[in-house]
Amino acid sequence: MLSKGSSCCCSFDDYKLTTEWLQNQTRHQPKVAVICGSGLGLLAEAATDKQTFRYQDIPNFPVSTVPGHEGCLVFGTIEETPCVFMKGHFHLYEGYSLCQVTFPVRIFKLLGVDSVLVTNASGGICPDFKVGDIMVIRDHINLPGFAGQHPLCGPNDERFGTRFPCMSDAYSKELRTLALDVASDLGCSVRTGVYCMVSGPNFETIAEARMLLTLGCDCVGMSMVPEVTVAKHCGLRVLGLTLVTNKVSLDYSREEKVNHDEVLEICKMRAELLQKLVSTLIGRCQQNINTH
Ligand SMILES: O=P(O)(O)O[C@H]1O[C@H](CO)[C@@H](O)[C@H]1O
Ligand SMILES: Nc1nc2[nH]cnc2c(=O)[nH]1
Repeated sequence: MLSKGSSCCCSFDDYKLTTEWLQNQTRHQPKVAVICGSGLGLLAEAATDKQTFRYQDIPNFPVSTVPGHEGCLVFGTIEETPCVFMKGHFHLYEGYSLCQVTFPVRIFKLLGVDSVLVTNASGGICPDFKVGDIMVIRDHINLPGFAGQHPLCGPNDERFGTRFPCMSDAYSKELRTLALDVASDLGCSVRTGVYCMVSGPNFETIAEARMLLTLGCDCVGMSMVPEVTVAKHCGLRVLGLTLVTNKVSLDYSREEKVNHDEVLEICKMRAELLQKLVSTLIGRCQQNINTH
């Protein structure tokens, strides 16, 4: 496996080796993968019949280095749906290449997963958004991608997908509608909007935040877009949910300063609701596949 900071791609054999290792260790055959962002590992707790692997024990897997990212893969079942949860994911700012950041997504594909649910923490740019809001992601802006930091740069492996994938429908309309229905049934009001990825690790300057608002971003974070891009490239259905953990300052007179502890604190406060939303969604998501 490549070392941190390397910009080359993992080979098909690397993906195969990890997939076969997992298949030899577990009888679970997940259909849905959930990627849990900062402080959201609790989402896996709703699963039954769990089997857990630490990232450091899985061949080729990167390891989590950020507080709030536990660093383990949990297989389990939710409402009869076989699932796999990533308790913690990887970021460019940790020094990983985008190939490493997105490595698990192709493992999910090879394991037979058909839908990926990505959750994360973000800052609210849209002035209407409040701390604790949940946003169903309609679309994203890949700012590092504009600068050539893109997970699909390099030789294209047709076994995963096409050289020039369409991204205008990266987030499954069906799953977005389902998420809004489930939220409404649970009496939880959710937002819909555009997530922008920046590389981090610093939070935004006020000028940057104003620029993002002008660009049409509702929320900003440092993750998810590479995973979503690779998932869409290999034909997985994607749903993205982001938790607004702080309001991004757009005003020089605002005194509040954002920090990661505050981000984790809000995740803790909203994790139970998100867990209910995610597990109900997973149950219905599978019914939705079975009826199509
Ligand atoms: O996107 P996740 O990993 O959920 O977390 C978000 O919160 C962290 C900063 O507090 C960054 O990692 C940012 O991307
Ligand atoms: N870039 C960025 N990432 C975040 N993750 C959680 N909050 C924020 C934020 O305000 N900005």
